[in-house]
Amino acid sequence: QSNLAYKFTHPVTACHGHRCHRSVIYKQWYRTCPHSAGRRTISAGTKVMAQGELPGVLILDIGGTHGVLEDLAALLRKHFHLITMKEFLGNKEEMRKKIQSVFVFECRPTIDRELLESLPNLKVIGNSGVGVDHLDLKMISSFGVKVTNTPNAVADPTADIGMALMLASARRLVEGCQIAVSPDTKYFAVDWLGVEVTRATLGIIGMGSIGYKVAQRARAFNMRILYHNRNRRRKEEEEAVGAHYCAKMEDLLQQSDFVMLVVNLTPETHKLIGKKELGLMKPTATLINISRGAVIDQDALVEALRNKVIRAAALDVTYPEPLPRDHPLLNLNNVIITPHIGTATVQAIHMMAEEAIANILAVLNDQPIPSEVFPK
Ligand SMILES: O=CC(=O)O
Repeated sequence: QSNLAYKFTHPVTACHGHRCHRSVIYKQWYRTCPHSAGRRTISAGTKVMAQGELPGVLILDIGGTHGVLEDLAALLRKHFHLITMKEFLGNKEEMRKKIQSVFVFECRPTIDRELLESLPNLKVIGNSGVGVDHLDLKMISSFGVKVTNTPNAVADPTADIGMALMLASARRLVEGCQIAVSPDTKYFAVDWLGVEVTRATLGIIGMGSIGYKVAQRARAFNMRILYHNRNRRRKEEEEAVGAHYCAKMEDLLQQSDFVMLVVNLTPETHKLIGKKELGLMKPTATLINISRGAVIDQDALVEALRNKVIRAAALDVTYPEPLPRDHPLLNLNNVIITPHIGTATVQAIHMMAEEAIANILAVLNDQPIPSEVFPK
């Protein structure tokens, strides 16, 4: 038990929605949990015993020290004694004992055994972002360290990127931009035309909070929505967005004009979409990936795009990131690629940081943890 307690900024509420027993952070701009009607306050307000030193947080890979990232550092400094990796490496002995938490900015840096061994007082790793496939959860947990993530802050911006990629690929936006800057190009040929998203069938693979947000948006485009997920959503949730459950992913692949991947990367979803699955898709269909690159067998995707097994792909994620310059995916005109920008908005990175801070403070204060991630 910590002898310090820190200002707890957000009321914490527990969600009693169907199959959702997590606690969620509730703040006006967190339209977080789909089961909003079931919120119940378990502890609200402020717990302050701001005596003594602020707990040390080691921040990994916060990038530059200006603009928006400097804002983030300022946000962290309100609650923590902030120690950058550079400072840590420069003065390991002094810093070691101070550090009770690690703030991971985005999903790039990983945490190895050596770092964990060097932090005897570490209690929590607060990942800013939802995917934790870059962290070895079992190994971290063997050190008695908790891991948290930020599913609420990422849902809207990531769903927006899914829609943006779907629309851009359907209407050949990137090629259109290129044509506009070289006005001599002849383009108004039938083989240049795009396809419509409105009234098309969208298959969502992975109907967590991001998938559900995609469905909400797709409904405004009068799309027919199919989804495949480990667990079926509640009937009211399906009805609210007009989504139909496909128990078999194959059925969804065969019927969809657009297939969007929104699953977590786990051993079960690694290369979930390979040659066989691409072969089941319509030749007019588009594959969109906003989850993790390794959910697709990329070699099989290159073959499918070359041979027009599917119409196109739109990817916010690849492996590796970025792709090497000579990667075949970069030379196909029926693929668009963005550099993992699902949460790259001013608002999202602040909300992710706030959500991560609330998680870390909850652990340090022995409060219910809004979003803890457990090893399988
Ligand atoms: O990729 C982004 C995230 O995991 O939040």
